[in-house]
Formats: sequence, C-alpha cells, structure tokens
Amino acid sequence: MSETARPVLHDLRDRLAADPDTFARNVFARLFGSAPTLRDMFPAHLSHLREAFTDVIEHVLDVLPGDDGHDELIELLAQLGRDHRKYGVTEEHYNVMAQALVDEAAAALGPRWDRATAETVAQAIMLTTGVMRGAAQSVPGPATWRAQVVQKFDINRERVVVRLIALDPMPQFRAGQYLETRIPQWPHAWRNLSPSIPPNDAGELEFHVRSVPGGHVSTSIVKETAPGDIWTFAQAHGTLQVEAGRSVLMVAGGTGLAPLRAILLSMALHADSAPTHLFYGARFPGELYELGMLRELAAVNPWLKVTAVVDDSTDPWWVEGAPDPHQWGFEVLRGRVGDIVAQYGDWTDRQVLIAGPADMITSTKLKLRMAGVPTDQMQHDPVLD
Ligand SMILES: NC(=O)C1=CN([C@@H]2O[C@H](COP(=O)(O)OP(=O)(O)OC[C@H]3O[C@@H](n4cnc5c(N)ncnc54)[C@H](O)[C@@H]3O)[C@@H](O)[C@H]2O)C=CC1
Repeated sequence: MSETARPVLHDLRDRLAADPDTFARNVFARLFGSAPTLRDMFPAHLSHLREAFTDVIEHVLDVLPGDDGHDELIELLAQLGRDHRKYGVTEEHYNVMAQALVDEAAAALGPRWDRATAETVAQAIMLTTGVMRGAAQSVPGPATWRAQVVQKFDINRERVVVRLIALDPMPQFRAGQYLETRIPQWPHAWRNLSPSIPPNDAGELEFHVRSVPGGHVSTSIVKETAPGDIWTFAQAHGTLQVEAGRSVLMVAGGTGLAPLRAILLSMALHADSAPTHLFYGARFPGELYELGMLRELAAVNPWLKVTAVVDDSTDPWWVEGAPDPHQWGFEVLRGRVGDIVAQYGDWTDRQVLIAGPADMITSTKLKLRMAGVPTDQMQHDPVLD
C-alpha cells in the first residue's frame, strides 16, 4: 500500500476502536438493509459475531498499511474465507459486505472522506474480501457434509455418547482433530466437537458430550438429540498429533478425553507405538466412565499405561451407583489432574498432549512448565471457553 494509506487506515482503525460495537451494528444494519435475506444466515444474537468482526477489521487496518505481518494476515483472512463457506456465502454477499464496510467507513471518517481516502479504504476492503473469496473458491469439495445419529446413550445425567453414520463422503481429517458441527435444534450455531474415534471408511463418528452450564447446544445434545437427527459438519481443525518414535504423555480432563481416545485408538492400529502414559482426570470416581474401555485397550497394547485421577475420593449422592473405578486395576490418585501429573515423574523428554476444560489445560501447562517441560513440547486445542 502507498505511504499515504497508513494515516488514513490507522485513523479509521482508531475511530473504530473507540466504539467498535456501534461500527459493527451500523455495518450489519447496512448489510441487512441492502440484502434482507442475509439476516437468515446469521444467529439470533449477534454480539459475539460483532466482536469477532470488529477484531478482524481492526487487525486488517492495523497490519495492512504496515511493513510486517502481511503473510500471517493473508493466512488469517484465507482461513476466514474457508470458514465462511459453511454459511453459504456467495460472491454477491462479499460485494454487499464490501459496500456496507465502505459506506460505514465513509460515515466514520466524516469530513476526512474525499476521493483519495475513499480509494484507499476501498482498496483495503477489496483486498480483504478478495483474499477471503479466493481462499473459499480454492477449497475442493462441498462446504459441508452430513451424518445421521444412529445411537445415543447416557453416561450419566449430564453426559452422553452420540454415534452417527456419515450420509455424504467424509472429508479427510486426522484422529485428534475437531469438527465444526451444527445440530438441527440450533440451525445457526456451529460448535467444535472432537470425535472420540478415528475417522474410518465406514463413516462412523462418535462424540462424548457434557451439557455445559449455559451451553444451549451441548444441553440440546444431551437432552434432545435422538436417532434419526441429521448433523451437519464443515471443516476439521486442530493440530493434536503424536510424532512417531517419541514417548508420549497425555493428560485428559473429563470429556476432554475424546480426542486423546481417538489418537490412542489410531495408535493401537500400529504395532510399534511409543510408550504412552495417559492421566485421566475426573471430579469423582464415578465419573471415570471410560476406564473400562481403557482397560481393554491397555490389555492388548503394552505401550499404554493409564493413571486415573479424581478431585474427590467419594462420589456425591447424584453420582452414586456408578462402577467403582478400582475394579479396572489402574491406580486411582487424588488431586487435580494437572498437579498430580506434574509431581508424578520426569516428563521433560515427552511429547505432551492435553485436552479438557480450558482452566484445566491452562493450569496443567503451567504445572508442567514449572516441572521443566518446555512449552513447545506441549500441544492442546485452542483454549476457547
Ligand atoms: N479438544 C479438547 O481439548 C476438548 C475439550 N473438551 C472440554 O473438556 C471439558 C470437559 O468437561 P468435564 O467433562 O465437565 O470436565 P470436569 O469439569 O469434570 O473436569 C475434569 C477434570 O478437569 C479438572 N479440572 C476441572 N476444572 C479445573 C480447573 N479449573 N483447574 C484445574 N483442573 C480442572 C478436574 O480436576 C478433573 O480432573 C469441556 O469444557 C469441554 O469443552 C471436550 C472435548 C475435547
């Protein structure tokens, strides 16, 4: 961009940053004003979206006229373009959005808006939407694919297992990745769910879901999902994976076990998997619902060792009746899973994979770092909640 672009775009960035919500509200009002049918593509509540939207625009206005960070910006926009395929965004939608942005930028810049300013802003916006559009067009195959629920059963009152069979060809993804998922009860909401089994030719999928307090989608899955429901999937994300030939430490919290379980099942397909120690944490003994399955896996895969960890050693009344975890023959320790794992041994040469609640990931990382494990040896999915 030309030297004169920087002050214009940075001025716009500062005006936007002063009141991002109004900027976003106005852009969306312009967008829905010129193409009312677009409103149906968006969720009922737009506050999160407005926030994410202004974050991106601010970032573009910050980086684009500068000297650094262009490659990362292009990659970010390309990823956004690929992400937007699942909403059914078309060429025309990009044009309408670009016009709404230009018009709102004109309003925000007020008396500063002249021909040169308009050209600079339009160029920045065209570049942004152009990268998104180009990336979306370059992805082969359809934007979404479907699978049908064939079985659902309760693990306990707030956790379920859901099994599905793909109705469309399943795109390639790796064990340990998570999938953008939409359920029929919430047609505008996409959530990331980690399959608990590796992708396979039969198109089988399995998810372990806990109804998160205040989580509409997870609560609907636990309470309302039924065989016959059709779920829609879009892209696979996530970088959790095991590098062959190096010992592994896995730390799972609750249903965070799912992606690690999928990786363990795919490791079990190879005869020479590296020594792997899984720490499986739950709040109560009765919530260690996967120990039976892990017992079977460890019995035929001598490279796998499992340690169970519970916050409390006795079950509260609402968990009572669950099987005693000691029957599976694994050690069951008491404490926070991150604390226990860090005190347990020397993990400095291990590749470490962590999955579970956001706070558990953060605290486990911290404890392991304090125990000498380099951060770049630890993997986890983005900590979002
Ligand atoms: N790819 C991933 O990382 C995945 C993450 N999840 C997430 O895992 C979570 C599972 O929830 P639940 O089964 O209810 O787990 P939970 O609340 O029952 O906790 C399980 C374990 O995490 C530890 N933990 C919980 N909160 C902690 C904190 N603040 N600090 C330190 N340790 C803590 C507990 O001590 C226990 O060992 C959900 O938030 C879900 O979104 C689920 C699937 C995949």
